[in-house]
Amino acid sequence: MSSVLDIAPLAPAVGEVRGPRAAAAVSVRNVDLTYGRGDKRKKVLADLSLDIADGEFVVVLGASGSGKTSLLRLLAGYECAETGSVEMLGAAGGKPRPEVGVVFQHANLFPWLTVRRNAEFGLRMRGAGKREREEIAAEALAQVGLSDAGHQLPYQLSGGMKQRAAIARTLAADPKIVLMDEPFGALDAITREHLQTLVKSLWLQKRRTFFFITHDVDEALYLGTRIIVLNGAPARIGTDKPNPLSGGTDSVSKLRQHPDYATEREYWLRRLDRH
Ligand SMILES: Nc1ncnc2c1ncn2[C@@H]1O[C@H](COP(=O)(O)OP(=O)(O)OP(=O)(O)O)[C@@H](O)[C@H]1O
Repeated sequence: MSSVLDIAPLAPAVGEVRGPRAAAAVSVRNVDLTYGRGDKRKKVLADLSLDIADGEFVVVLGASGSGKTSLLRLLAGYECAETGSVEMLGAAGGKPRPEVGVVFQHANLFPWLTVRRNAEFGLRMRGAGKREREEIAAEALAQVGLSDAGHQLPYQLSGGMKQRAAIARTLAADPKIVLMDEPFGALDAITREHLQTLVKSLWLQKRRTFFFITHDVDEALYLGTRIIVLNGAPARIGTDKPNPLSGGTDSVSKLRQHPDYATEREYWLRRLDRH
């Protein structure tokens, strides 16, 4: 039985040269993504290529409407590229798959299921037995600090608890790639910082591949091993660099005391300003 606490091999450190056999978790090649037809046709992504190696934590920044969610939806298999190709874990993309977990800004928990049942959902879909489901869901809920809330229904939870439950549901399904679309965007500053620390510690434990969208440069500098900015309309990848501040900080507040923090922050804010 797989465990949510298994420790996976370490991802290459930032800046480390990857060998030719480094596994590509995500491979996007020359993709165009267009919405609508006729007069309403709108190209959102143009000739976009992106490789993400196994175990990277990629944070995506970009102005509102720049195409971040569209790119995430493409990776999740909710949208299909008009041209070009998407490969997830070496297989053709284009459809949702259990190895790819998604967490949105608003935790879309099943309102009629308890927190525990929500956490068990992916396992149930996979055909896991009752005992396995219960054990893995309990472990996932413990990881996000919700052991005592398993019996509650989503409407009884605070916003932060809902996001924790959504993260637990994703973790319990043990995805190899986790896609997160502004998961903390609607939370207060303190809850947000707790959850940022939680996500970072989960990544450090398991080194799954993360693709994480945010508007918050501090969040990007705290979480990402690599930061990407989408610019232009249709969007392209304007900047794509390793994050030199990755590692070594245990909260966003501590990160702000780093001697290079102000320079890095300014750098990314300027990149965001390019349309
Ligand atoms: N289903 C859709 N049909 C038509 N246009 C869409 C659809 N979804 C998104 N768009 C358009 O595509 C563009 C990119 O939207 P997208 O949500 O990907 O941007 P974003 O960078 O995630 O924005 P935000 O930061 O505000 O969430 C926007 O102009 C949006 O209006």
